[in-house]
Amino acid sequence: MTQTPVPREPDQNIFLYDTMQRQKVRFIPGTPGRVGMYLCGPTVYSDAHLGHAKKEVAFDVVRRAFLHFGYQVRYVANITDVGHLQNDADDGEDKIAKRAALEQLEPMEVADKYFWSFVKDMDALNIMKPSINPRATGHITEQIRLIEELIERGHAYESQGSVYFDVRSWPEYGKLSGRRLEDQEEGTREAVREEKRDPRDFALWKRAEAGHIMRWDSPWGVGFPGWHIECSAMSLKYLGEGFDIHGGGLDLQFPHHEAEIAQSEAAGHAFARYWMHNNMLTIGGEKMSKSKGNFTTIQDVLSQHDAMVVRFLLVSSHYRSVTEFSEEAFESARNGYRRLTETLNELERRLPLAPAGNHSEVDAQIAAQRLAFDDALRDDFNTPKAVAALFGLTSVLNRALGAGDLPQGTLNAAREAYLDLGGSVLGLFADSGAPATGRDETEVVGALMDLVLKARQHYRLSKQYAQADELRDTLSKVGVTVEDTKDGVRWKR
Ligand SMILES: Nc1ncnc2c1ncn2[C@@H]1O[C@H](COP(=O)(O)OP(=O)(O)OP(=O)(O)O)[C@@H](O)[C@H]1O
Ligand SMILES: [Zn+2]
Repeated sequence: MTQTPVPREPDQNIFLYDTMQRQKVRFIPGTPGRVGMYLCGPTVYSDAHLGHAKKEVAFDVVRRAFLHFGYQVRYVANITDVGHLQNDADDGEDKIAKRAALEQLEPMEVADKYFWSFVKDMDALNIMKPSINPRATGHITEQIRLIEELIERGHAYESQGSVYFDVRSWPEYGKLSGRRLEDQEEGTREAVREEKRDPRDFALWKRAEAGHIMRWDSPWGVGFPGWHIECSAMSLKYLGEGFDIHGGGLDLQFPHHEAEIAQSEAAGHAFARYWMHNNMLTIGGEKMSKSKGNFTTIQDVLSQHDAMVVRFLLVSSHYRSVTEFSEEAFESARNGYRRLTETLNELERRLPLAPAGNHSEVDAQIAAQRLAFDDALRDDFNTPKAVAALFGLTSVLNRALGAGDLPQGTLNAAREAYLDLGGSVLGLFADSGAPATGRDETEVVGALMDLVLKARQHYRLSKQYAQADELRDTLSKVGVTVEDTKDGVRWKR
């Protein structure tokens, strides 16, 4: 029987690493008991890759942890469907428009196609849906208004139909990334530089050239918004002045987040009070990225691996650590995840038959692992330590289950600890609360393996050894080993 969780007082002892203050600090919400979070989402011009999954899972766990600790969370994650130009710079082609030309689609068709693909990936990875999922093209008015405020205050200027932020008018520009103005690159092409007062000024609004499809009327003529302004406009609109947490990947600190802060504060708005950045998922030591082409899409990964194993892999490293993508990492995630689910399955198998009562010693050990789990999360959402507590719980239970029958009260407490911590907080058991590698899949795999081994036996008997070996090698590539023993053929995953 599942008990309804007792509502808890919001926990006051949550510490997070604030990129702006460069240290771990106690989290104090702007409004008691509530958390407002904004996360920079994807630019929807291609399928999401595993790097995006790392970021989404990281912040999904932060959100789930706040819920666990008794907070209400408003989670705003945007979708960039205009204004993100090649090389993240402020000239060049719009990433979405470029893709539209390539696929012979309307830009909005491209954005929708990849938006829905993103939603499907996020659902598979058991990421909670954002409270609000605003799109840049739906907030052009708000962006224009913010640009007007900046011009009125003397921090932005119009030049030939485009509007730029005047970085020299805002000495704090650079405070998040620690870059001093004089060290910043002067990246832009000559023609655009001539429009700017300073080459480091960044675009708030761009004049649309003749062939540019995505265009809107504005006080400065027909054009489109710069990439950074959407996040300022939408986060302030939905979370309000001085909202709690702004998140995103480390790679966005400069220029994107730096620009967001400057343009919001220079317009007179209090911006995010805490900044959280996830580190990168790498491949061969390099950031996995769409534009570099070194990516594996989430769909590809999910065709090879159980979604919950992928999620387990991602939560097993800390959000501020690099996660290197490799087959070995999947292998060990698969094993680790199986250890958890096997014990949970065993608990569920024994529950209906168990005698009433409690085993106080095991109850105390379960409670201790729960505390360790919570402590880990309070310490900057330390998921590897939280996972270690789940393994601690697993060891306690395996020992106790091995020693004999456990009473129902204790089995229930253990099951609830798994579903609460592993399920609700780390999101590892999909929303049904049932482990993803439950009995059904085991039955299907068992039946398929019987078939494959029969075929292998047939090849061997008819001396078609190459085919028999090929079957075995293919199985070993997906982590299934086949052994010939004196009692017959055995296989294991
Ligand atoms: N390899 C990665 N690891 C972790 N987070 C990532 C990774 N790649 C992108 N992100 C994060 O995902 C969000 C969306 O990024 P974006 O759409 O720019 O992806 P990208 O692959 O870097 O694309 P591009 O190469 O076109 O810049 C950002 O917050 C970014 O930090
Ligand atoms: Zn953003």
